[in-house]
Amino acid sequence: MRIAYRVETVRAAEQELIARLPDGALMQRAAAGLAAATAGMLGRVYGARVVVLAGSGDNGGDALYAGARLARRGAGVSAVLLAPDRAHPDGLAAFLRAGGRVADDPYDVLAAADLVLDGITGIGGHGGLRPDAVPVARAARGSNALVVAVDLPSGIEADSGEVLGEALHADATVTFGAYKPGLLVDPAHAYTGAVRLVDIGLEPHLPSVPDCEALQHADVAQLLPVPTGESDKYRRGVVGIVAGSARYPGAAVLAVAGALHGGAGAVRYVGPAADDVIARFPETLVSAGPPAKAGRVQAWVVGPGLGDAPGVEEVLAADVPVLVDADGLRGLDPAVVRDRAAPTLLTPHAGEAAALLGVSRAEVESARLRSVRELADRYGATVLLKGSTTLVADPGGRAPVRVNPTGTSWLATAGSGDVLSGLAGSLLAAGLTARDAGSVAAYLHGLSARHAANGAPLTASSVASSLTNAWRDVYA
Ligand SMILES: NC(=O)C1=CN([C@@H]2O[C@H](COP(=O)(O)OP(=O)(O)OC[C@H]3O[C@@H](n4cnc5c(N)ncnc54)[C@H](OP(=O)(O)O)[C@@H]3O)[C@@H](O)[C@H]2O)[C@@H](O)CC1
Ligand SMILES: [K+]
Repeated sequence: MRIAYRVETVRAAEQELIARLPDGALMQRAAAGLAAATAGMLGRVYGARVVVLAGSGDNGGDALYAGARLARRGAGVSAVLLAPDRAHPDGLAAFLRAGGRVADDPYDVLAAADLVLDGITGIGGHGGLRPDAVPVARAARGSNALVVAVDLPSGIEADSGEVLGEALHADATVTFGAYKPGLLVDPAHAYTGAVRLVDIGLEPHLPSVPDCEALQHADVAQLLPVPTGESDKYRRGVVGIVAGSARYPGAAVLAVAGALHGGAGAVRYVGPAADDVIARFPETLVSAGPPAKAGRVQAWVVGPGLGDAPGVEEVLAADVPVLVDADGLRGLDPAVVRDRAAPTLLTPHAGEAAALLGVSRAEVESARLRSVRELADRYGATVLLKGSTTLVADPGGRAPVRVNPTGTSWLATAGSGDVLSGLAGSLLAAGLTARDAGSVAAYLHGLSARHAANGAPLTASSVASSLTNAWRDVYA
């Protein structure tokens, strides 16, 4: 599990640790880790041309100390001071002692640089890059240098993952002590490049429950339902799918395809696309409806391709977990969802989330973390917000928000959401909690898309059929 903590928590842990260490020792740990990581990326330090962008805070201090270490190993290091009279005094002194120079012209040194260390702002920065930093950041990005963000790319919001102005696009980020939510969540995540965590001894001082977490293969392997010798199809769970319409029969087929790969023992389909479903997947149990007469299920999925057809409330009246997606989300009444005793999982994309929250799609996309938490609270339900970094939140901030790390932009294709809802519903039926079902489904779905795409456009059907490979991946 990759875990992230908000700034307030990181700072509190830092204070505890600093109190036990000699003056400046923590910053030296950070700088040493940063210098070692960047030396590794450079390959050859001796003779390399390095530019340190240093702002007025400790983030600039880290960058200057690391620049000093690289200068001592033979790199030619220049500093661009964004606030010359407020640069970190000890960091700057160490930098100059080591042979670093303050650049006369930032653009000259940036044009010739092999490596840029971005120490403009770290966890103390807010509101995007200030106007004087913008052209410098652009010149760094426009150069041929490898741009490494110190702690986080300057200009992003560490806690929310928002980008409130311009930010520096890094090739890699070296972060200290703990991940911050913005390093995992888009749009900020898109600025980080590969993220490396430097251990500065913070872990024992951090609380056990983080703010965000991202599953990894081993976590998913533990959560996946595996049949035992005692299992029969009913014990493994039956998932019911209420989807599709005369106009959108394909949504039913794709949701069933996802469900068949999710580990439930059987898939029941209820709706007008039964012939299409059976033609593709003869193993499906089909009926024309209504859902209440379809037979026992351990979880329902309702919504994909339903069009205007009613029936969502009927499904929500069942006392088993229900996943609501797509057309099922339209006009969904928070009171109905809140009154349910069994778990509910809502799976909107940004546009659907925007409609439920009464804001614009752009607002949801720019503040994904806030939006998913708000929706979960409003509906008293688990919410999976689809997108470039899919998020899964429980209501009441009870548990860390899960951030899916396996997404790929190829997934932005018609029908891929239908596959995801079937898959997540199947995991619900197999007994996973709504949060686990949503986040495990998103993880497998992303992995599967990588198999299916393999560098080229994919189809939703191929995502469904590649799910088998995704399962094998996480066990391998
Ligand atoms: N605590 C520790 O022991 C350790 C901390 N560590 C390091 O310290 C970093 C945090 O340092 P920090 O708290 O000094 O804040 P930091 O991110 O450098 O920037 C704040 C400064 O920038 C300014 N500013 C604000 N917004 C701005 C903007 N948009 N554009 C431009 N400037 C802006 C603001 O100044 P202002 O002009 O508002 O007075 C303020 O002075 C952390 O990320 C990590 O790298 C590690 O060494 C581990 C040990
Ligand atoms: K930075």
